[in-house]
Amino acid sequence: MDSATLATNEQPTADNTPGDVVLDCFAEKIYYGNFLAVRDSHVPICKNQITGFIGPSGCGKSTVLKSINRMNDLIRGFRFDGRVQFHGMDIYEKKVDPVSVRRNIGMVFQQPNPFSMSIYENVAFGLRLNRFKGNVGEKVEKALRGAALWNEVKNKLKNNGLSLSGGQQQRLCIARAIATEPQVLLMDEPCSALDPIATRQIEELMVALKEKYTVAIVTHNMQQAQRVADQTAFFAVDISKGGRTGYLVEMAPTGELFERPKQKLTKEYLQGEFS
Ligand SMILES: Nc1ncnc2c1ncn2[C@@H]1O[C@H](COP(=O)(O)OP(=O)(O)OP(=O)(O)O)[C@@H](O)[C@H]1O
Repeated sequence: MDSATLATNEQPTADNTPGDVVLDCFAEKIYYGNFLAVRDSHVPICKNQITGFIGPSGCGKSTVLKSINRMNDLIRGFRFDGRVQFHGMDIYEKKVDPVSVRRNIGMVFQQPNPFSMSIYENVAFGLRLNRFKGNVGEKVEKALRGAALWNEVKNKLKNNGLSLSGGQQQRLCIARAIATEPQVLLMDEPCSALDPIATRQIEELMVALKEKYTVAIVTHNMQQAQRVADQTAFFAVDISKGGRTGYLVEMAPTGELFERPKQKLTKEYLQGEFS
């Protein structure tokens, strides 16, 4: 692998074990300035599976998720101690280009955030940024089909992306994210701004997407984690030393975590004893 570039379409090497861990995140300590936001969290993300992050507010779910593609680099004072192994390389190594990381590990945010431009150009955006030389129209159609939006927009591709409904906008953002064919898709509470019908559509879409992509999502909704996630990571907040530091309590296949949690804290959270 080129020292500064994470090549697309490359198969995992050392991590291509029966568990097929594509991304292995060892978050030893994550800081915002002096604030220790997360500690001691090892989160392996498996190929073609959906990994759900659950836990109470402020436990660091988004912080860990955004550390996986170096999205937090853009925040002043952010510091990540640990490593994220991707194709046998730590994405935090100095020689790795964060833009290349984000090209391979795409992200969809809580609030649908299409650009104020046509539906077509929203999807073509990343391709143009990457100076894609092939047939842009074909790629746009493929991404819109992949995001289960094509039939709803194929006759109005020139309309502004912002003219779509919330659920459609979120699917447009998913189309924008997959147009450049990342290997991993990170989703930070992708349904929290959507109604139940649009939520269900996105959930169905996530399940379809995992055939081709590896997906990790943060969700507040435990039913949603149960519906879509293959693996679930439960985080909690440690207030024992006067701080508020998030950490991974337990991670397991979703059915196992919800039915037979190993940790008392997980059980208490799932039983609604704290939120
Ligand atoms: N940009 C930032 N600067 C400073 N502190 C931050 C920043 N972003 C998050 N934090 C803090 O880090 C901790 C973890 O936040 P994070 O958003 O990762 O938690 P979360 O589990 O995703 O929470 P929620 O479920 O409420 O979205 C919180 O105490 C939060 O206030």
